[in-house]
Parts: sequence; C-alpha cells; structure tokens
Amino acid sequence: MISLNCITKSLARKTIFDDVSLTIETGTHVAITGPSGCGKTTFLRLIAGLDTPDRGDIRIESKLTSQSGRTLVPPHQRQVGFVFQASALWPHMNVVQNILFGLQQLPKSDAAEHLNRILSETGTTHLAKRMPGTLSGGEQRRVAVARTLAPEPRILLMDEPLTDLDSVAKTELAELIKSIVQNSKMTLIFVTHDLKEVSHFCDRNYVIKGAKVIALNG
Ligand SMILES: Nc1ncnc2c1ncn2[C@@H]1O[C@H](COP(=O)(O)OP(=O)(O)OP(=O)(O)O)[C@@H](O)[C@H]1O
Repeated sequence: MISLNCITKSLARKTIFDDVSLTIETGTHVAITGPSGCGKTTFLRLIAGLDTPDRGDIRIESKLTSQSGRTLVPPHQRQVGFVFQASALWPHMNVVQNILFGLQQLPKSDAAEHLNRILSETGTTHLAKRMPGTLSGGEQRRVAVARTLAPEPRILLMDEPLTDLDSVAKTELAELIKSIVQNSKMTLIFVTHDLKEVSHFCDRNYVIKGAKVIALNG
C-alpha cells in the first residue's frame, strides 16, 4: 500500500498539493489526470522520492519513505520504476546495454535471465543490438518500458508514456502495458491527459484539481 498523509507541496510559490491524503492499495492500477501544470508529474516524483513533501508523509508498505522535507528512503531503494514521457534511453548504449544498466546489482547470470525474459515479454528481442537513435518513437518507448520493468519494481510510475505516438504505436504500447500489469502484482500509477486510453487497464481514476487529488466515479 502507498499512503500519502496530509501532503502539502509548493513549487515556485504555487501550491501544488494542499493537505492531500490518499491510499493506493497494493496491486491496483490508478490513472491520474488533470490539466497541464496541475501537478501530475510532481505527484509521481513525490512517490518516487525524486521530490519531498513540504509537510506530511509518504509510506510505502507501511515504511516511512518521506516526511516533511526529508527523504528517508532514497529513490533507488523504493523498488519504484519510472517511465517518463520522453523515453530517456542512454543514446550511446544499445538496447541490451540500456536494459542491463538497471540490473548492475544482480549477478551476471541473473541479469542475463532478467534481460532475456523482459526482451521477450516486451517484444523487443529483435531490437537488442540497435542503438536508441535508430529506433522509432514507439520502439524507443517499448525499450524504455522494458528497461524500467527489468529490475521488477513493485510500483510502476508512468508519466504519459503514450503521448506523441501515432495511433498504431499508441495502441500497441497500451496493449503491452495492459498485458504486463494484468499479469503482475505491481501497483501502477499512470498519468494521462486522456482517461479513455487507460480505461481498459486502470481500476481507479483521480483528477488533480484545486491542489487536491479527487477520486472520479466509475
Ligand atoms: N522544479 C520546479 N521548480 C519550480 N516550479 C516547478 C518545478 N517543477 C514543476 N514546477 C511547476 O509546478 C507545477 C506542476 O508541475 P507538474 O510538472 O507536476 O505538472 P503536470 O500536471 O505534470 O503538467 P503537464 O501535464 O504539463 O506535464 C507547474 O506549474 C510547474 O511549472
């Protein structure tokens, strides 16, 4: 379970979150929407530990991870995977090297096993030796998902991963994300401008409005 308790956060003197409390049960798939600049990315950054609440605390599986301006558990120890809007692959590394980058702490044989499994699951085996600059936008996004999933995070944070893809690539990537999350116990928090694109794999929808995170019906 992820719990945000009485979170207040301001950036550049703008209140982004005002006394927000929210619980996300383990294994649920949550969509977050809201207008540009409302704080969707900030919400993910707080959970990932890339940013801290000014007041309030965040717990992951009852462990206190952030509290009133302090990060108690650093991002790399939260078992959180983050897929950004831009795929942010290392441009000088091929696909395999990009994925292995996140598996450095594993023994080589385990890393190889994780790598092969994730290449197969994400349909990227044929891209293994390619450099990111030679891949299409959809392929890059797919590799970014593979790289994030390879270390088997317990929480998957996705920040508009379908944006700027053509309709075919968008549908293919949405199908991939759906099959991955439906076959795992991962908690998913998916930021989107368009709730329709996640309606078939998110259980709960929230909108960020007036510095609050509000549950939507349905
Ligand atoms: N490091 C920062 N310093 C100052 N202001 C920031 C910083 N990061 C974000 N902001 C501001 O905080 C607000 C929330 O930003 P955030 O990126 O979370 O919004 P968002 O809902 O994800 O927007 P979008 O849909 O456009 O991606 C915006 O007004 C943004 O300009």
